Amino acid sequence: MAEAKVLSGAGLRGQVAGQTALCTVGKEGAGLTYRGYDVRDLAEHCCFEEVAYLLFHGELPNAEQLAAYQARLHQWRDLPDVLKEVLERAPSNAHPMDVIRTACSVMGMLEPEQDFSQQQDRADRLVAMAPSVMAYWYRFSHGGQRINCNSDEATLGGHFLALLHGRKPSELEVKVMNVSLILYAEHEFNASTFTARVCASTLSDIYSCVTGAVGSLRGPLHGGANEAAMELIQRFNTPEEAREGLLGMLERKEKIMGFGHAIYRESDPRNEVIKEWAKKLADTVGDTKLYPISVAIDETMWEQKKLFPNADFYHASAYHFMGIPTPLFTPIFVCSRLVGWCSHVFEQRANNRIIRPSAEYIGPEQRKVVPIDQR
Ligand SMILES: CC(=O)SCCNC(=O)CCNC(=O)[C@H](O)C(C)(C)COP(=O)(O)OP(=O)(O)OC[C@H]1O[C@@H](n2cnc3c(N)ncnc32)[C@H](O)[C@@H]1OP(=O)(O)O
Ligand SMILES: O=C([O-])CC(=O)C(=O)O
Repeated sequence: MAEAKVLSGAGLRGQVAGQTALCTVGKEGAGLTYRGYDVRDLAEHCCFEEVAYLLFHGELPNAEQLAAYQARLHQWRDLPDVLKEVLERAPSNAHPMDVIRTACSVMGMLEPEQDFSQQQDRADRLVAMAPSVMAYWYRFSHGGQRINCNSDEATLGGHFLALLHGRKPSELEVKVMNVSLILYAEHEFNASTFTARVCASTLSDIYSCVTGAVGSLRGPLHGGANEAAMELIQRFNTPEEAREGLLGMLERKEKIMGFGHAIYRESDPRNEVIKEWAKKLADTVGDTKLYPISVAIDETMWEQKKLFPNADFYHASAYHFMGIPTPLFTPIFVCSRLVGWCSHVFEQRANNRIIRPSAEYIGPEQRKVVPIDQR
């Protein structure tokens, strides 16, 4: 009989791997705060740029500081010509996460971080341009259009939708994009952020930290789950079919993407927020299928496994209702989490010791090499 998988302690779970002043996750089994503010409060009252400023600088901006920060990001939305050429050469069937990872890496050559005094400029540049990268590549590879990477949208969330769809987004769409970018911005020592911190601890440059983090975020156990959740929801035609299908999947011990969490035990506080906005969007677009199917999956998971939707699950239908193609879901997560990654890189650099844990050795005893002609 196969040995049961040992979960306790595996995946570094429960071990404190460093300090942060950026964020608390699941302190009492639930709850998420950025620099002391509840994420639900931030999502209700702020735009994404306010939250980016908070994470980078420690305090919420006043109106003047926010205007200056938005103007700073505005000037950096456009892409260098060389990067546009690279994006034009990327295959149309490339995964957009490969595209954005490559774009981060290319920027490391075009506008390198020569010393750490440039870190805030480089971080803001990446945050400002990431939505343009995705929209430029998508519109060129899927319609041959070389779009203008500037828009007069005040927020990066609105800017992304304007570039992607070639039209002014509605107020509701802009609000939901801002909420989404806020919810995804930061999450303590998750896998992709930890990747960035490990890289930063070698005193590497910020582009290397971020490029590695994109690779970690891509996996379906992490950010890739929002795409996988969409694929799951679209498999079914009715809530009843979804329930039946889920029961079969659970019996076959399949993983249901968009459910469960490494830290939260009761619920993911981001879920209640994005679920509410997904419902508003469903009502606005007249959806009678995807949202009810999502709810049926949600209810079945709780009833059968006591597993709750994480941040990714209702993001799937929310993005879909805004006409965003599924492969762009995880890259939007990148556009937001860039802020968290870069904030952690700064924090690591400010009090650094190279991250180098030890391993428990479980290989063969020491032995002698047998010369090759005797093996
Ligand atoms: C924004 C984000 O990155 S949120 C996370 C997004 N990821 C997903 O939605 C992927 C689906 N979920 C999962 O795979 C997991 O719940 C993770 C990766 C998020 C957390 O993993 P862990 O910390 O190991 O979870 P936990 O200890 O609670 O679960 C252990 C067992 O519960 C069960 N379980 C947990 N989540 C699920 C799920 N979504 N579907 C089915 N069973 C599950 C499994 O039996 C799992 O053991 P296994 O990994 O050997 O199959
Ligand atoms: O914290 C985690 O393990 C995953 C997560 O929810 C996130 O990164 O937003």
